[in-house]
Amino acid sequence: MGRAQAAMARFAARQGAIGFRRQSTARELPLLPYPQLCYDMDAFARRLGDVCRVGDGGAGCFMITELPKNLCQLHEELLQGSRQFFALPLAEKEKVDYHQSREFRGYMRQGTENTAGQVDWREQVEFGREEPRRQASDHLYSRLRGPNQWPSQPSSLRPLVLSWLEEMEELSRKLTRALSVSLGLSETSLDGYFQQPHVQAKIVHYPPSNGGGLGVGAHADSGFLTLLWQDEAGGLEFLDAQGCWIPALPIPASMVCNLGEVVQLLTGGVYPATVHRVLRPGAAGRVSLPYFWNPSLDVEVRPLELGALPAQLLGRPKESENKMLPSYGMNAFKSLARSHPEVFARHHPDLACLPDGEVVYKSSL
Ligand SMILES: O=C(O)CCC(=O)C(=O)O
Ligand SMILES: [Fe+2]
Repeated sequence: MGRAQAAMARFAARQGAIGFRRQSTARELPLLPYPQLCYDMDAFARRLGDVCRVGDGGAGCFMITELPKNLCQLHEELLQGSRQFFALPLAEKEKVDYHQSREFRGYMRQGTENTAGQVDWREQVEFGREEPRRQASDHLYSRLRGPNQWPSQPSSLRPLVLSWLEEMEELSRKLTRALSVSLGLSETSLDGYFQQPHVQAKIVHYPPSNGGGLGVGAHADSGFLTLLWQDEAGGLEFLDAQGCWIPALPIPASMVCNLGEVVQLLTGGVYPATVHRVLRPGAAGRVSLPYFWNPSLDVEVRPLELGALPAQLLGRPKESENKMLPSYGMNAFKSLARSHPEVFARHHPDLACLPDGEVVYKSSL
């Protein structure tokens, strides 16, 4: 039994009845301790580099373990608040329906979101940085900046989400510095990408099912890093360089971290965006809290000269199906327009989404 499985078995034994739907013989995710990130950045960065170089034995994703108590507590309270929200009647949840939001924020009921052309088995609320709405004359991607829709029940949700956004920003800035060091750059080399980070954060509920099928289909995230706290249900899996799915088994005081398309572009594919998917949960359902750490919308990603060979990757869409755009803002718009075609059509009728995902003015076609 590997470390992750052993930790999970201990956790399950402590919790009583929690069992695993599927025992997997696949590899486990690498474990990187948070205290090392704080107190020995160089050692953490060396390990991070090994983990991110997919194809050289790296998985492109990892668990940050031994997180501080206050952060674990905050996440557990947020899981609890999220469960309370998702248990409300649909009409209550739809008071913050995302169809009302030009910025693609708010509650998305089950059946409204697509990944790789398939409808996802989940409901969620999407949040971002709280900002005033921008003038129409600003750059196209500025349309993604604006206010959140805050659920009024439970009343704890708003302050919890705001604290979560703050804590995750601090952790993400530390991880960005470690990633920079792991690439042979100075610690602060990438700080300039994150002057006004375009964060996206979601509370997600995968309703109970009788198993089989996907909760969310295989995809890579469009941003820089994703940090995810999950409950005990499991089901999140990552694709390794051999085309095998590695389960991200839940481990106490730990969160999952994976790289997005911005890092892939920046490193010329040496650190690829990690493809992942979620299996439908069993009878207990699943709640997860993904936090997407993304650059400022106006960042143009300039690939670094690393002199290393990119990994040979399986299971990725062709460039003609998913163009990676150097403008982070346009890459973010691509991803939202594809996942939420109804909001795109309703609030952005002057725009079109091309087959490779690029968003353009209809008048330019
Ligand atoms: O809920 C999860 O475990 C994964 C969610 C995810 O991959 C996403 O929303 O991009
Ligand atoms: Fe994802």
